[in-house]
Amino acid sequence: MKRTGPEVVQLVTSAQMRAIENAAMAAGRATGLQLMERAGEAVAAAVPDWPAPRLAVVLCGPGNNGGDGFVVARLLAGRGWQVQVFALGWEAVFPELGPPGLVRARQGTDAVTNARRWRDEGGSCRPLTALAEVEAGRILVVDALLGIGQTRPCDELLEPYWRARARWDRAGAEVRTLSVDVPTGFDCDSGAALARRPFEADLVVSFHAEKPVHARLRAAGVAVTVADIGLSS
Ligand SMILES: NC(=O)C1=CN([C@@H]2O[C@H](COP(=O)(O)OP(=O)(O)OC[C@H]3O[C@@H](n4cnc5c(N)ncnc54)[C@H](OP(=O)(O)O)[C@@H]3O)[C@@H](O)[C@H]2O)[C@H](O)CC1
Ligand SMILES: [K+]
Repeated sequence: MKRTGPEVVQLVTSAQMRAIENAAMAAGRATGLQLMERAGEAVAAAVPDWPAPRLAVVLCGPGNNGGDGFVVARLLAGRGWQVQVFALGWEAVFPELGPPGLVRARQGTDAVTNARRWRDEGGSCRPLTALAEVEAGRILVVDALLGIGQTRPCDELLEPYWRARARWDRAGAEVRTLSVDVPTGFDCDSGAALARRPFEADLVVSFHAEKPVHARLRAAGVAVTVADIGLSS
């Protein structure tokens, strides 16, 4: 069920969201991996079928938001998109990213399962700084850097994207942006910015229920859609 209208919606906090997810998993209604796959499917379903050539630039962070990003990358590639993944903290799964940096994805998560699946199905990753190499053109940027787990300033994560975006815009590229769950650079419970320049999404695809940040984004004219990923009891 997608809610895109202004009707009164019940907002949930990140803590409530985690409790709902944990209750669903404890009740055996879904596994974390199934929830992540459904989240990725909901995001991919919101991506328009552009005419070729169409490039999806997927930005994957070190947490489960990044895990959703690896699912989206796999699904869009399966639909014939050119997909380029740029990741932070994934050196343990993608040696081509170079030696591990300060930020490292936690091992044993659903995100690691999907990162490995992307790799095992022939996918690769480049560091965020390699965004400078992406040719201007028709580009969909999928922001799966940080989701409801972000709590601290993240300008350094977004800087490579904003640098590349300025170059694409100067070259007249047609860029559309989609954020997974929450745009990177926002605290989902307070709606406060966690970056001087938070990610600017044309569309935000969230899951199960809106968080307080979504009401603020909607008020600012950002399109927000909420997908049902089977968490309702
Ligand atoms: N069942 C599931 O797992 C589902 C998850 N969904 C998706 O998961 C995210 C929430 O995932 P979570 O891992 O809790 O949080 P995030 O991915 O948002 O990121 C948190 C990690 O990022 C690190 N972090 C935070 N800020 C920074 C920063 N400025 N620089 C570098 N790294 C940062 C943070 O590190 P810590 O040091 O704070 O631990 C975390 O490692 C949710 O939004 C959904 O997209 C599915 O949608 C549903 C099922
Ligand atoms: K995000």
